[in-house]
Amino acid sequence: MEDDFQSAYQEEEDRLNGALTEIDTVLERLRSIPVYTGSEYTEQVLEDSREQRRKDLAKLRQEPYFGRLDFQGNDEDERKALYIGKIGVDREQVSDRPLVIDWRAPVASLFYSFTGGTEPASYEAPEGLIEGLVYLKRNVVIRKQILERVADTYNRDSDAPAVSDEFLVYRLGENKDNRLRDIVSTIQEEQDKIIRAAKNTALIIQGVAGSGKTTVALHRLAFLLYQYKEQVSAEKMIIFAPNRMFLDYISDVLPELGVGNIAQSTFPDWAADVLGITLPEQDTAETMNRWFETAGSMPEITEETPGRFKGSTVLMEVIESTIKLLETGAVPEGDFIPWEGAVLRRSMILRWHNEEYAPYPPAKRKERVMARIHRWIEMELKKSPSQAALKERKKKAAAREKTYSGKWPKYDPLMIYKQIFRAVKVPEHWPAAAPEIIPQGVLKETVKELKKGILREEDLPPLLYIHYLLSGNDGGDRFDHIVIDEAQDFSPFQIAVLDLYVKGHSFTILGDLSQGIHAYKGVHAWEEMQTLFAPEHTAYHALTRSYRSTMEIIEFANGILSSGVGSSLLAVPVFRSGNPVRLISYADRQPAAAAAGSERLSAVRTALGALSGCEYRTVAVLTRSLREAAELYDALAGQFEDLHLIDGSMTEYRGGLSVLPVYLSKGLEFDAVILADADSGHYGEAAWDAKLMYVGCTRALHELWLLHDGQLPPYVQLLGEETVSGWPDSQ
Ligand SMILES: Nc1ncnc2c1ncn2[C@@H]1O[C@H](COP(=O)(O)OP(=O)(O)OP(=O)(O)O)[C@@H](O)[C@H]1O
Repeated sequence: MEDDFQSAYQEEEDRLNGALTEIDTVLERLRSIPVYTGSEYTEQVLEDSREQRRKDLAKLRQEPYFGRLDFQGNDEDERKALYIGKIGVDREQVSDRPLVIDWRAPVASLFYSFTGGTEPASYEAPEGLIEGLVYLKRNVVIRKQILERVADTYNRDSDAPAVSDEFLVYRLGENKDNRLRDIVSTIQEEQDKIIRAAKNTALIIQGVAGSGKTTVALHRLAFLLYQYKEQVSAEKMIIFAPNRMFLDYISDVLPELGVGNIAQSTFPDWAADVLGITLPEQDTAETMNRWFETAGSMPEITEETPGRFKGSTVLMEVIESTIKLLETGAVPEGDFIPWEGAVLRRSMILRWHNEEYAPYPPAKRKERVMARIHRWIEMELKKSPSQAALKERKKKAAAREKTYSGKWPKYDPLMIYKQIFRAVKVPEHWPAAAPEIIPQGVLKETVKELKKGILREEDLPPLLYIHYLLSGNDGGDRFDHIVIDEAQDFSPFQIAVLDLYVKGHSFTILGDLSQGIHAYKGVHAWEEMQTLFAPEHTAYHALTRSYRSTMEIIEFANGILSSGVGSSLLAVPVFRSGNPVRLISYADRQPAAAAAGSERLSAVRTALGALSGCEYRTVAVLTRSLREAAELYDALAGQFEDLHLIDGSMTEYRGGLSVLPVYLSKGLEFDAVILADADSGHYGEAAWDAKLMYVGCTRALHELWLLHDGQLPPYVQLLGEETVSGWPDSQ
């Protein structure tokens, strides 16, 4: 066995040295070509591609590949060793296989989809299905040109056990810094299916916490850019994520995969940009406080909760009929008379509006009709008998043109939105129908807020829809693909509106209903989104394995989910064992602090000291509310280096030690998590409170400690070996 390993290592080392020499040869040749600085377009394009290649190869030299697959197609005479890396490299000499195969190439899919066994394997190639035998699947870890590790996950010629998770577990055991990383070397079969799914489908993915949703979505973008080179471009892809800090946290993955220029935004930022408005800042912080401040604070959520109602597609119909109404009565009554004696008949204006410019949306139609009227005036002016008459007529015409234009409906999305809710006066002929469809509670609250100038996130989809119906896409291009992360917090209306801005329903929509802590505005079942698309345009995938946390943490979090939420969407852990989850009462071993009434702070300080003193690089203290996070941060700041408070306004995630409210931790991960106030005073019995705690617990990779005042919520249970009570002996 040891001998086999030695010879495998030696073989890979030789191969690596050979590959590095070949890469250097290609690089030298590229560098020897003088850089083109002229103005000839074709030459410039060639130079750009050479420059990109130089950069790619220089990067690739450090870690040329990560995997090897030995495969023999049924039509081939011999088995071939294929080396798979982040970027493909062709050989300088003609050869039947590249030096490195891009991980996104069809044959590389075998590296991910083959899970062992003696049966033939196959992959989809442009020329059809290729079938054959896999002989070897090997992971090679190369860092800075040094071969660090060789691990076979399958070897047809060996008696060793078939595919194992050993290499994956080794990778998952590493500590994390302040950025999400690529997973090209360990993409799992279920993830690979999503990454390589066809472009023109609205993919909806339910994935448990830590199942790699965010990571998979980013790899999928890289795949689409490779597979559909001719049809898609990075500039026309966009990722929607919950906040700007999260965007910063994921910002390294795409460059690592050699992909740049993909737009990343939050929905409110993007919507504000399309609408040309500035959003009032108070919205996020105030909403968060409203919903997250204390245990059991969540009011009952019904279909008439403003966020749920406004997020449903019911409002779409109200909006459509309102715009229709405006459009039908748009052309003002009476003929247009720019000066006495000149008449433009209304019937003519109606013909322009209703027939000639019918294909344009209303706001554009108005623009065209008014421009046409203007041209008609200019023609008429030419018939003026004298200079004096011309001057007089010009003046009158300008004033009357303005008045006439003013009689058209105001095609202003915010104004129309206010009119629909009757927050402002509406023309007399408007039917009362619209408000009748809107529940009284929603109507009242919206009117109150609109009058105060408050716009909430749930007001944005209706506003965008009005904007779209009035003005179309503003001549802007549609996206080639849209990724929506944390999609359980999106509403069907948001998706429906985004569908107007993307080609071919090309979506990757990822989320976890168990983490639906924004249920007052998000979806409660994926069907709410699926039904927006024709069945042939949508597909559903479920990711059930969780890669982030140790088995102990996952079992513990599953316990919260099943007994606190009654959910069956439980995570299946990868076989990676760590320390038990620790439940620590503030009073435990702290008589002096207890007497002084400062045991909570003292416990958090001790826990943070203990965990940050280990080899962990990122440790987080999670509190129930932002106020509590800020207070703890103030009390601890001077005592720990590299300690940060994360509030909703941050745009950068710095890693190290963080204090943050649990609801802001969604999407992030930390080597160790201290969940402060894990007691029933902070987390009530409601499913929503349990979900919040579940989110907090599933942020931890290696270590999870829960600090409490002695009264645990009913869904926090001491499980057999996965949990222990009290401080570790060293404290
Ligand atoms: N195939 C894999 N190989 C190695 N690591 C993986 C793999 N899949 C996921 N991971 C790791 O698991 C962690 C969780 O991934 P990610 O944040 O993408 O999950 P998620 O489903 O979006 O989580 P959540 O919903 O809890 O925010 C990351 O550290 C990621 O690198």
